[in-house]
Amino acid sequence: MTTSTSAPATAAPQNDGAKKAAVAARTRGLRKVYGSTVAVDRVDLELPEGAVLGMLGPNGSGKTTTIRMLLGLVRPTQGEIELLGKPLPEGAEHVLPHVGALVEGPGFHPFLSGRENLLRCAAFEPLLPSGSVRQAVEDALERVGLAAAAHRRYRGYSLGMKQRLGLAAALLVHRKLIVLDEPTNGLDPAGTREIRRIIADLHAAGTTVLVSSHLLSEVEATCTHVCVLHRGTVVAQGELADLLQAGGSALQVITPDVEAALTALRHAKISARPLEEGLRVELTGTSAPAVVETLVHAGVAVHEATKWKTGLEELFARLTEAEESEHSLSAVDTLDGGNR
Ligand SMILES: Nc1ncnc2c1ncn2[C@@H]1O[C@H](COP(=O)(O)OP(=O)(O)OP(=O)(O)O)[C@@H](O)[C@H]1O
Repeated sequence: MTTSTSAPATAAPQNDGAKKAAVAARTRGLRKVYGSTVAVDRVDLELPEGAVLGMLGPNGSGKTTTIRMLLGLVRPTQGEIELLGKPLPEGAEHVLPHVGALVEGPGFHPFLSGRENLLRCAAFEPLLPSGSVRQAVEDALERVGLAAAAHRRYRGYSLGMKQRLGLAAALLVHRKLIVLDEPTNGLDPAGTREIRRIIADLHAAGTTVLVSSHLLSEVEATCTHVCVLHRGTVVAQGELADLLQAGGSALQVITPDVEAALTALRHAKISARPLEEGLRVELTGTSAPAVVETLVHAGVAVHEATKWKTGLEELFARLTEAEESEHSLSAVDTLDGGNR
């Protein structure tokens, strides 16, 4: 298990060779300061090979800055980066052709068509033999659903189409790592589903994917791993399933006798709180059968008892609430797209 729920103040040295080989990207003590703004601080990111890692965080939490540093677009103030086994910036020339990226504001030419823009990008791909350029462009356009609009000028594209073209550029050649910064920005639900499918295809083909998102539901549906950033630091990272598991387990009990149930559980030293419907009972140091038995013994009618599944939204709220409750609530609202 690779889960950690707090950012260590100092980087733990990693001299385990076997572990190193299985990591597509790793940062140690990464820090970026812009004037008086600390955009990123003490970030120790681990991106296992073959993982789909969702980088989550509210606006301004440092996602884009971290991604830009990983791609060699921004120089860190401090810290180390290893990308596909090579240190940055020294190894950039060697590893970056194996990395496809969709980051904010790809530099496409407004007066050229989508296809012409992509042909220009393809011409600069060191891994693409010149005889394969046209086919690679058509394949990439097809893959992102832009083939029918490929003849149109870029400046007339919607935000979603621009995103798709950026993604097509990232997919021009087979990459070891694909980095997508907010890939569903500006996309309608169908476009969002397409991105989800493309990520799933990449994952199935063994490509490592790093994707940043505001959308907890998106990350929960597509990612194997999660890294949560808050105010520039990592507050949790690891396998999604492990993080959710570590979030603790609980029981939702539906009963018409909520007050009596809470009293009985308090006497049994079992932690519980009322919900809109029924109550939530923490299963720390107790079990579901023990809770039900306690309630039944106390004469409480138990209509239903269901294991509570910790969702990413709840986990995120808990991680950030610890620091500042008001701030974390607005953060969850932002992340969830107001979908609570
Ligand atoms: N070029 C820059 N100059 C000055 N400050 C910057 C620059 N880039 C980022 N910042 C600041 O660094 C912090 C982190 O920004 P960043 O864009 O990395 O966050 P983010 O999590 O990607 O946010 P969002 O979700 O809004 O894109 C913010 O306070 C931002 O204002």
